[in-house]
Amino acid sequence: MTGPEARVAVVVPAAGRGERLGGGVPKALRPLGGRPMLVHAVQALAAADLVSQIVVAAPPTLVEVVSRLLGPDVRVLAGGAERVDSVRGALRALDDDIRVVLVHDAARPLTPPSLVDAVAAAVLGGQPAVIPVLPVADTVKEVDAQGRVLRTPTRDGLRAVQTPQGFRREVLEAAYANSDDGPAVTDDAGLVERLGVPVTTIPGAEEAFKVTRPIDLVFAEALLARRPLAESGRS
Ligand SMILES: Nc1ccn([C@@H]2O[C@H](COP(=O)(O)OP(=O)(O)OP(=O)(O)O)[C@@H](O)[C@H]2O)c(=O)n1
Ligand SMILES: C[C@](O)(CO)[C@H](O)COP(=O)(O)O
Repeated sequence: MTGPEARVAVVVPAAGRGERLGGGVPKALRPLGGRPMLVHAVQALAAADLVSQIVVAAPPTLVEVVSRLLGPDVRVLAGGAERVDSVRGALRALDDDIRVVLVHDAARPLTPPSLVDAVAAAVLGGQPAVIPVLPVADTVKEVDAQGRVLRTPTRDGLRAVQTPQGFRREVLEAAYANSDDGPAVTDDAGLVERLGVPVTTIPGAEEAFKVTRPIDLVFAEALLARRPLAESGRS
């Protein structure tokens, strides 16, 4: 059962290599405003009112380093080869009494705590699965392997999906128990959809964008520099 009093945890996949970003450092540890991206992400989660546990999946060789960086209140374990493996492992480290689980990319360091609380509140309010989305700004084409356009889906029904994505714990665990079946999916809600469980959307936040390519880091630095000192973590 979920209800307003249920405990909420966030699983943070942070074990990616960041190949598209480059730079020779695992992406979660790449500095942003002088501190690792992961630290920004975890601070935003810790600032959310509804979050009571945070579990981080770190690059396997850096578990101790990340653990020292994040302090004793955050559980850190080794991530896996793919994002799904990192999330699956972290789910096993949740406290027994956690009823709602959010999954949040370390690569979205400027996500506002208000978005974290909005996702958690929607699940606590009774939705089994909730994802933040934004309208798609560009026209999207489906193309073949040669780059020839196959079709142009109407944009009205398309949304770009962010994290945190929130779930009732039993729903996410069932989805991950099934995660080897069927084609690969790129987000957690994709696994839940396979179960036939309804997934609800709520408005996302522009600042919750994912740092994927070098230009995203330029945007993130610029946005961070505009934040008031108290919010930015700089002192
Ligand atoms: N084996 C993996 C791969 C990804 N992630 C995490 O999943 C999130 C979203 O992934 P993405 O932005 O694709 O990160 P990378 O996999 O690091 O990027 P790339 O594909 O460019 O290597 C990131 O916080 C990343 O650290 C993870 O925990 N374990
Ligand atoms: C989960 C995600 O951030 C939702 O947009 C995204 O799908 C992660 O994708 P990636 O392939 O790991 O970049």
